[in-house]
Amino acid sequence: MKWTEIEVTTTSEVVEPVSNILMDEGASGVKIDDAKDFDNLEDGKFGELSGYIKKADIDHLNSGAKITAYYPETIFIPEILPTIKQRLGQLREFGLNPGNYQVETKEVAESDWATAWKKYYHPVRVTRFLTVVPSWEKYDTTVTDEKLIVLDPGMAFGTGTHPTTKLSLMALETVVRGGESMIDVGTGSGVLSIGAKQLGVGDVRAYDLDEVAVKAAQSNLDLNPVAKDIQVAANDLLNGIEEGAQIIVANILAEIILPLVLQAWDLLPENGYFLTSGIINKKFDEVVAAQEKQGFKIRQTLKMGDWYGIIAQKPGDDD
Ligand SMILES: C[S@@+](CC[C@H](N)C(=O)[O-])C[C@H]1O[C@@H](n2cnc3c(N)ncnc32)[C@H](O)[C@@H]1O
Repeated sequence: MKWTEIEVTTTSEVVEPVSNILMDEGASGVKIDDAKDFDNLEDGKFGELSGYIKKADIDHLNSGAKITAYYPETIFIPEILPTIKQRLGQLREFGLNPGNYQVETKEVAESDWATAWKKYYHPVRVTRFLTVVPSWEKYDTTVTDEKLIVLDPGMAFGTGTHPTTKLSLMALETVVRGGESMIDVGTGSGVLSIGAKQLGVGDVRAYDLDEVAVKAAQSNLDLNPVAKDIQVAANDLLNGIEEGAQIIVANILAEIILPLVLQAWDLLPENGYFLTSGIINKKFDEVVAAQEKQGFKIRQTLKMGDWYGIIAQKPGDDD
């Protein structure tokens, strides 16, 4: 999984609104380096990590602030960059002073991403029944029947906060009745497999092309007792998979869903569900057409921002 960072150098005054703009455009997290945070820091104190602090030893800005936002490869940067710049330009209309701000785009160094997003990652109730909880936060359920997905996504995609993940969890909540078998294609952090188990799905197999994701998914399955019998392995789409399932879920880019349509058709029984997400609005018609051409019935489409999810079903005798 490749990540891109967008770095905005600006004034301390606009750290919050700039962070919000960057998150609105699909960032999975932001890192903030704000000179103001260091103004009151005194040498010789014990800091957050119980270490002895010497101001001069900490690499930080002496004036202004730098906000770095991290975007997964599902976000097409040339598409969001003009909107970000336009919204930064509008800050003055709200009486805020972003100074002579600068915007830079870079590929992410893995070590930065692995921890940076944690600041903006908190428990989030994604659906009626499912709440995603970072593994380092304590959380007590707030409503009856609320089920938790405990996660430390590390370098894998799937904090549960991205619209494409939310749409997938919503689709699962719509179709699951309990006891079904399921395959999760492109499991990332394992979030959908764990969510499915919490909704009552029976046997789950999870696959990802990326070995880093497979490892992250396994660690997350270990954090969730309900998910302990899920099988996770490296695999390219459903190549070589012969055992079918009643539900196949995939939150992957539209281009990658297209070759999956035939594979899913072959592995699903009549009335089996094919749940897809990760579909940006301009690819939606193409993905619907490919699924209908294959014979799937589109039962429901879900939309959040620029993203679509599709609940498709292999028809049975009644159709
Ligand atoms: C958008 S993320 C979804 C992660 C998680 N399922 C979620 O819903 O948040 C897509 C995942 O698909 C994986 N992937 C991409 N191409 C794949 C392929 N050909 N076969 C299997 N997995 C793939 C990526 O490594 C990534 O982890």
